[in-house]
Amino acid sequence: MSEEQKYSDEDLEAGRLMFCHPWDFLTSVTDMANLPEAAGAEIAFAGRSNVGKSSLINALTGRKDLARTSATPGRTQMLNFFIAPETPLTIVDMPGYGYAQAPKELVEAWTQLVFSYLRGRPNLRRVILLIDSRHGIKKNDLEAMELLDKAAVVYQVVLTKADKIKPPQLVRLIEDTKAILRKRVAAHPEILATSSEKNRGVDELRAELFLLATQ
Ligand SMILES: Nc1nc2c(ncn2[C@@H]2O[C@H](COP(=O)(O)OP(=O)(O)OP(=O)(O)O)[C@@H](O)[C@H]2O)c(=O)[nH]1
Ligand SMILES: [Mg+2]
Repeated sequence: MSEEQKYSDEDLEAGRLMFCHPWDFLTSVTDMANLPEAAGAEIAFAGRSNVGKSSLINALTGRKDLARTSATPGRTQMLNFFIAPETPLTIVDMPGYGYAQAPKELVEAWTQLVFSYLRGRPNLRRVILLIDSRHGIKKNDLEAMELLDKAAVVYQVVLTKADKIKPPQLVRLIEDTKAILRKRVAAHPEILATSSEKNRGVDELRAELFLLATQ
């Protein structure tokens, strides 16, 4: 019945274990020259401002204040790197896009930094593209997909704030989103629905990240 991806108990357990380690902030960068050394597998989280990127990273790592969250959109303006000892994975919190009040120069700097990072990062395995369940895919999400298709980086849609909509709406949203993704070059076909607030889909995303980091 559900359109969401399923994982084996072993993968769910391995995913949980990977996030039992003490996750910590490594560095923030605003330009390519200061990127940390490319080691292990990197997964970047992208999405519109306020979509819940930082909240989801906190939910995954079980650390409430690891990535800063805020009710004010446009808070994360840099690439923020998170690591944990004995794990092959680095998580990157990308600056949110589509923030209406952002000055033009900031938007240009964002696009340039993000595109250079997407094109030039050898260990970037996938971008997790977060979409707010209440809004679905918007024009600027399609623009972000365009950028990702051009950069030839595989991206996977993860719905956030699933607690905010009713189950039948969520089923329809998943179907509609999959139809859009089928037309995209670099899109991963599977979708995950999550809620950082209700801890929904978090173990499944941990399993997915485990599989990506160890494949
Ligand atoms: N109901 C609900 N609210 C959420 C959820 N995740 C995040 N939020 C709220 O959404 C707002 C934005 O969350 P953030 O995690 O700061 O979003 P962000 O994508 O990191 O935002 P920027 O860094 O500004 O791009 C906050 O008020 C969160 O409390 C969720 O799963 N459910
Ligand atoms: Mg943020």
